Amino acid sequence: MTELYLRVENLVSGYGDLTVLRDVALSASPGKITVVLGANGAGKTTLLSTITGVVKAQAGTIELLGQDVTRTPTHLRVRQGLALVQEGKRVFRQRTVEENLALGGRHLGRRDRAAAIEVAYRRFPVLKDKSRQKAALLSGGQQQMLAIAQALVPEPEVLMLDEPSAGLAPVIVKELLATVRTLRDEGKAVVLVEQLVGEALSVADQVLVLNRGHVVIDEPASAVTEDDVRAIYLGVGAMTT
Ligand SMILES: Nc1ncnc2c1ncn2[C@@H]1O[C@H](COP(=O)(O)OP(=O)(O)OP(=O)(O)O)[C@@H](O)[C@H]1O
Repeated sequence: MTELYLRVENLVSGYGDLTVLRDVALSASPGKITVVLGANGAGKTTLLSTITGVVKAQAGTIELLGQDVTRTPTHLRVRQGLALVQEGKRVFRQRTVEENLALGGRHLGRRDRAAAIEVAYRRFPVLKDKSRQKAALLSGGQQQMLAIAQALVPEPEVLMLDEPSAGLAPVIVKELLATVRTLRDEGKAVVLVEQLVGEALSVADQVLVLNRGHVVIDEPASAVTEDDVRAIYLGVGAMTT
């Protein structure tokens, strides 16, 4: 059996009386990119928020590295190896690049944190060049790199990215996807939520498509075409149960 870093089963989740996700399953394995697609409002962000624990699961289970974390507080899930780069550039703009990275490792000891920041600079040399600059002065693509680098400081096994390409120029999106591939090749289990269907499929190992909170496709990337996904967005694809 393939080793799973993240296993979500029968997940039901939403906000108060509003149920958004119904019976959702997702898994992520080391060295693989699981791409999550779906039209606006399909429930992609809700899925990531429930996996982190910011939104409470109403039913179902979430396992991280073999441990049931369904009722574990968010900060402990993070310590157990989960990271989320939220949609939008979640860097502290008035802090320097290095201060942002240090925040990513605030629960580490001083030495470990310093070592982790060095790893971040090796991964993203441009951040080393700008280590003392305020994050606000970075380009949009560099801010997204910083957000990813910050999430990687504790060396999570599972890295989830919510629409990292949003607002970035196509050439920067290419660079970003190359980075995501590198992280996959380092052995991270990556969960990538994207609006850019073609680009996302080009890096995917496994593809999950949500439609109104249901999983309508969960297949290896080789079995899914852009047309399959677009048909679902247009409401003519696989029927929900
Ligand atoms: N904090 C919230 N409170 C109440 N309803 C919410 C909240 N966040 C999202 N929703 C609703 O949950 C549903 C799914 O939203 P979600 O953001 O998960 O979709 P999405 O697939 O990520 O869409 P998008 O691509 O537009 O971000 C939508 O109907 C949305 O209005």
